[in-house]
Amino acid sequence: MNSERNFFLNRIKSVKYAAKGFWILITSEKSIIAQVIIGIIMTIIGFLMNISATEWLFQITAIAIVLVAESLNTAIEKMADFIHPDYNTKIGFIKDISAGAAFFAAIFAVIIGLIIYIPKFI
Ligand SMILES: Nc1ncnc2c1ncn2[C@@H]1O[C@H](COP(=O)(O)OP(=O)(O)OP(=O)(O)O)[C@@H](O)[C@H]1O
Repeated sequence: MNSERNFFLNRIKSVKYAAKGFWILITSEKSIIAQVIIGIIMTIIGFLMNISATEWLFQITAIAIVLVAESLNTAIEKMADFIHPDYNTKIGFIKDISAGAAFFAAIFAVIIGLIIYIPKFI
């Protein structure tokens, strides 16, 4: 009974820490703030262009994937800076790969955006 109670208390604590990380990301990480602003702009454009429910699903998913990838990239950058603050080619390589993952997400988000919006202008 006690361990069950601890299980739920621990889960609540985990959500608290996750919410703290979420708040840190959206208030102090410039790359995340930039992506959040792009996400908000795309959401406004979505309303203005009256996109369909399916298009909303793809657009929201694309925004979410970009934000998740960018957030994980930020975590890896912080970890790299903590482990090895000095210049190091391997750290540079790890950071490049991590940034590449975020870029991957951004490329597909742009493709999704083009598929949704190009037909509305032709
Ligand atoms: N310690 C390092 N050693 C070698 N190369 C590094 C190092 N730190 C950064 N670099 C190179 O610089 C690039 C950008 O690094 P980083 O992402 O830390 O900087 P930034 O883009 O200015 O960071 P932020 O996202 O916080 O603005 C890396 O992808 C890597 O190529």
